[in-house]
Amino acid sequence: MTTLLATRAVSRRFGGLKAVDGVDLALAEGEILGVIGPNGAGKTTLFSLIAGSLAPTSGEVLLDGRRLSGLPAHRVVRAGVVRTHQIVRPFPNLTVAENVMVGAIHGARRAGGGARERAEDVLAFAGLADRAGQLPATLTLAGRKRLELARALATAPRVLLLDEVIAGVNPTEALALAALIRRIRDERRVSIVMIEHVMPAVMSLSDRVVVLDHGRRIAEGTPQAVVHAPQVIEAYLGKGAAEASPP
Ligand SMILES: Nc1ncnc2c1ncn2[C@@H]1O[C@H](COP(=O)(O)OP(=O)(O)OP(=O)(O)O)[C@@H](O)[C@H]1O
Repeated sequence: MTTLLATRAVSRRFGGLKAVDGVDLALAEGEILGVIGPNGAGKTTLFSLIAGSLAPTSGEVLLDGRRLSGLPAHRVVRAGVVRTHQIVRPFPNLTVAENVMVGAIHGARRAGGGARERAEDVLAFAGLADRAGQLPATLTLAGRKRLELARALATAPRVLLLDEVIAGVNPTEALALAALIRRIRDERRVSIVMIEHVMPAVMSLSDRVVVLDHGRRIAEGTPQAVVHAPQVIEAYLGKGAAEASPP
């Protein structure tokens, strides 16, 4: 198992608050790694540290053993690590196709080929070809989530960081988005770290799951193992819950 992306004791303080506190994480090539944890656990901050939009207070982020932390966000994208945002942020005045083109220009630079062909391919892959000429505001939430995925995928990433892509959409759309995420890994060979609150999606998609609480990694393992870990039950439900819950 080759480690593609790793964090080593990565930490970030905001004043007196340790939002991320000495977290070690390793993503293998071809893996889907789930990141879960209660609200405020530090999940999004961890993504910002990996993506270069926040600098770590200490520790480091490595891609292929080379230091990624310290690079500005656009250089991290160029290195092949791209994130999506919990609150989707398309360019509102650009069409769906133009939004994807922005990513495809980066992707063509990184991986070769033409940006337009890349954008068209990704639009079709993400099921957005028939929406190409529309503005993002005309899409449903699930459609905007697809657009967020397509924009990121168009950059030809090696690692995708997905921040709550599935949360908030209806169950049918959730299944379709989960299938799309799996195809991104299987067909596009992109390794994925996924923050997600929708447990069935985390359980079915993740090869491994890391659990954060108060900025610390409190558990790591198969989805089945972590949801039954006493410290995870306590983090979600409060102290004493682990003993009270059925086996
Ligand atoms: N820019 C910031 N300045 C100050 N505090 C911050 C900042 N960003 C995050 N925090 C704090 O750091 C902690 C971790 O926040 P973060 O958003 O990473 O958690 P999260 O696990 O992603 O939560 P959620 O599941 O609610 O999205 C929280 O206490 C939050 O208030």
